[in-house]
Order: sequence, then structure tokens, then C-alpha cells
Amino acid sequence: MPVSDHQLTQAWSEVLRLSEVQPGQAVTILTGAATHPQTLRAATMAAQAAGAIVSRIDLPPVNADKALSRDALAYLGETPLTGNPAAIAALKASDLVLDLMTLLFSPEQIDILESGTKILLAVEPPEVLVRTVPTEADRARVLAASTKLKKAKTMHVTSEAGTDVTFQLGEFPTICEYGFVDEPGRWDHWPSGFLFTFANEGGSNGTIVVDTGDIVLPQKSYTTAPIRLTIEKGYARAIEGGIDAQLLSEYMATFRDPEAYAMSHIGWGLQPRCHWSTLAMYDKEQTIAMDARAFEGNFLFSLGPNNEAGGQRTTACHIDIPLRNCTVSLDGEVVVRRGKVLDGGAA
Ligand SMILES: O=c1ccc(O)c[nH]1
Repeated sequence: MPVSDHQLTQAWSEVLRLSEVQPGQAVTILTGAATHPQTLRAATMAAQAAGAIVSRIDLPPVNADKALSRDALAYLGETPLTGNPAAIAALKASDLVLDLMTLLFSPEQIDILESGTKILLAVEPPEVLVRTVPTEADRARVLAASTKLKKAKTMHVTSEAGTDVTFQLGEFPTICEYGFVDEPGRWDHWPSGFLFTFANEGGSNGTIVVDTGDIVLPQKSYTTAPIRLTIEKGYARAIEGGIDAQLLSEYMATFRDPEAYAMSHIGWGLQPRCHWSTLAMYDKEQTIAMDARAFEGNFLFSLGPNNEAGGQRTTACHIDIPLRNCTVSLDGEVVVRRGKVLDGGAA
């Protein structure tokens, strides 16, 4: 059901306040063919109310003929910014970019962030944005978890469904997503409230079982039977199971890219206002399923690119799979036990 312009504008004003937007700063709103008009309206009004100098850059869509999916996070790499020096220059000249289009995992995003520009991605439906307005407490909880993940040398994940996988850590940074951009050069995503890192290249080994009811993205499906992934030296060497495994396998095979099977980010969800069951209430076209990526206590693993964290792998195929009921431990210390976060709960 819809939220009012007033509610959504208030939500944007809070996010811009948390992002420390100052009067006179340049805020550029990046839009595309799928940008939600109410989100654009509310973001524009909130940025003006904050005294920012507001611009909008609207770019034509790309990739639709190659993607086999309409989900902006399914097909990565080239974006409407690729090869567009005028737009890139404008975004680099901005203090803050409100990405209502989706640049994630693009070389251009990394280039723009390195200039000191902040980028906030926000493409979920307006009512989801209003429900998941970030808080300082979200930030504190994610940062507290990151102090453990940053120091960890191994992550071990198990589940009663049969997951038993070990990741060697240390080569890549920890990325915290808490929904606002309070430092120059920071990227974040609203909604969020989770953290992750990337396993060392070749440093992932074991078995991951996507259990019945776990979610596969961008398929946006709840699996009807377990999918067993055999992970050896950083790659999913086998994907076995029933129809869900066959659908995932065939989809990935269409990319004809061995790098699509590489382990990408690994982490866990800390957002109590996001839920495993929410995806069941939406049409696939309406959401990119951030509830699934952020719900408290998930173990979220990804296959595909690692350029977001400075890695060399830029495959277009991006698979995100949040698992329920896993136990995640860092150097032997349990941080999530059978899907429950062990940090005393949300503040
Ligand atoms: O916010 C996001 C969204 C997708 C992803 O793979 C990582 N972070």
C-alpha cells in the first residue's frame, strides 16, 4: 500500500541528515528508466529542504537485451555511466549522489567514490524505504560487528541442513552497510543493516546447502528443495539438487563465464526491520529484495564479482543467497547461532 509524499519526504530528510548534508553542498540525483517517481519527488524535495544545490542526471538504460532478468542487481559491470565522461564528471563534482538507478559493482562507482563523492543507493519501493529508515543504532550495531570481522582470519559456517564451509579471510576489506553515507567517499545502500567481506582468492572450501525455504536472488524464489553447492578453492564446482538447482545452474551457464562461480561476498544480516518472509508478499518486479539480504541473523553469501572490494573479478553474473538457521563463527567465536545474532539484540 502507498505511503504519502509527506512520509517519504520525511524519510529522505532523515537519511540526508544522517548523511550530514550541509546547505550549499551539491547533491546530484541519478535516475534511469525504472526510477520510482515518488522516490525522485521526495528525494528532490528533501535535498532542497536541506539547502543543497540539487541536480538530476537521467541516463538511458543498458543491458536489458543481455540480462535475462529485469532486476538491476542481476547483471553487473557495464552501466549507463560506462563511457559517459560528462555524467561521470558531474557526479565527481558532487558532494553526494543519490543513486536511484543502480551503479553497484561498477568500475565507475569506484572511480566516483575515490574522488570523495558519497553515493547512496536507494531503489526499493517507497513503503520499504519508509519502513527501513536507517538509525544511528543500525550504524553502531553494524560497526560493532565489523570490529570482529575485520580481525578474523577464518569464517566457518555450518547448519543442520548440511552447510559446512570455511573461508580464509584477510585479503579484502570488511564492508558495512547501514543505510546512510556519513563520510566522504562512502557508499551505502538504503535499506540495509548488514556487513560482509570477501574470502581470500581460492580460500573457500566446503559445502553450502541452500535449504528448503532459503532465498535465491535475483531469481527471488524460495527454494522448494535443498541445493547443494560444493565449494573448492574459491569456486562453486558443483550445484546439485532439484528444479531450483537446475534453474540456478542454467541461468548461471547463460553467462558463459567461469568467474560467475567464484565466491563473492560473505556476511550476515543485522536489520530487525527486514524480514525473511517479506519477499513472499511482493511481485518480483516490485523489489530487489533487500529484506532478504538484510534480515537479522541471515548468512548471506554471493557468487560472482569481487571488484567492489578491490578484487579483479568483474563478471556480470551476480547471485546473492541469504540462508536461514546458520551458525557463523569467526576464528572459533560464534557471532550467529542457528540464525540468531549473538550481540545482545538490536539496541
Ligand atoms: O546492498 C547490496 C546489494 C547487493 C549486494 O550483493 C551487496 N550489497
